Amino acid sequence: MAELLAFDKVVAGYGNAVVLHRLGFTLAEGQSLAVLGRNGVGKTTLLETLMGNTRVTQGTIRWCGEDITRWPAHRRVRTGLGWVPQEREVFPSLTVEENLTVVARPGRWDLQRVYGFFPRLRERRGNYGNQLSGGEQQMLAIGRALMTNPKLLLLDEPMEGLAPIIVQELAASIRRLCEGEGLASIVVEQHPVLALEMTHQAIVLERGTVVHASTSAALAADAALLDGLLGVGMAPPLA
Ligand SMILES: Nc1ncnc2c1ncn2[C@@H]1O[C@H](COP(=O)(O)OP(=O)(O)OP(=O)(O)O)[C@@H](O)[C@H]1O
Repeated sequence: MAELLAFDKVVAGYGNAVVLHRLGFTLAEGQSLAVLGRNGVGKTTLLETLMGNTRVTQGTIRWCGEDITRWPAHRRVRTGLGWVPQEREVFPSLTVEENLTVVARPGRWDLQRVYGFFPRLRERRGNYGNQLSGGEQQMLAIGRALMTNPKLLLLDEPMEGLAPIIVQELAASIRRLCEGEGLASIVVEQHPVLALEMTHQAIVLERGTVVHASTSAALAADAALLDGLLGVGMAPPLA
């Protein structure tokens, strides 16, 4: 599989504060990656660095075979990075449909296809952004990213603050995007079990660097490793 994205020994941060320390990983076309780690280890900073919003002092970022390390943020946005920010950033005074069409770029994802994927958005198409539930806002944030026809979808804690039933629905949608549609994605998540179910590959960060990389299935199957890396409670032994 062709390489889509590579971070090679990237050192990056904000001003003089270094957050990512020689961080490296690769992602192939059509693959999905879970980025896991405890609070404050640099998961969001990894996404911000890819988007060009941090100061990179060492290392290289390669995207579709090009070195984009020095590219400004506005140039990166146009090359197929579909950003779904943690705060969702739905436009509150625009309708669902306007939120979607205002960012549209030509490609296979258009309004009808997004509505087909998220029928709830079609039902709510005349509602304003600020009239939506948290789950609907998240669907809209993902729908909006899809309307830009990205090569890579970046999801920053998509399940945060959502009711369990909505979490399951969204997880299924994201899995369909990765598996069914073959859209590459990076999923930053606090819920490792969920994130591992949705993705092919996983990395775990500690203090801004990768301390574990494997398939998501392998990490999900190793409860002791998962617990050691992330402090996830292990299931009690069977009686
Ligand atoms: N804009 C910023 N300016 C300065 N420091 C920042 C900024 N954003 C984040 N940091 C710092 O960078 C470090 C990593 O934060 P980051 O948000 O990337 O971690 P995270 O793993 O995503 O954590 P969380 O799960 O809590 O969101 C933290 O120490 C944080 O305080």
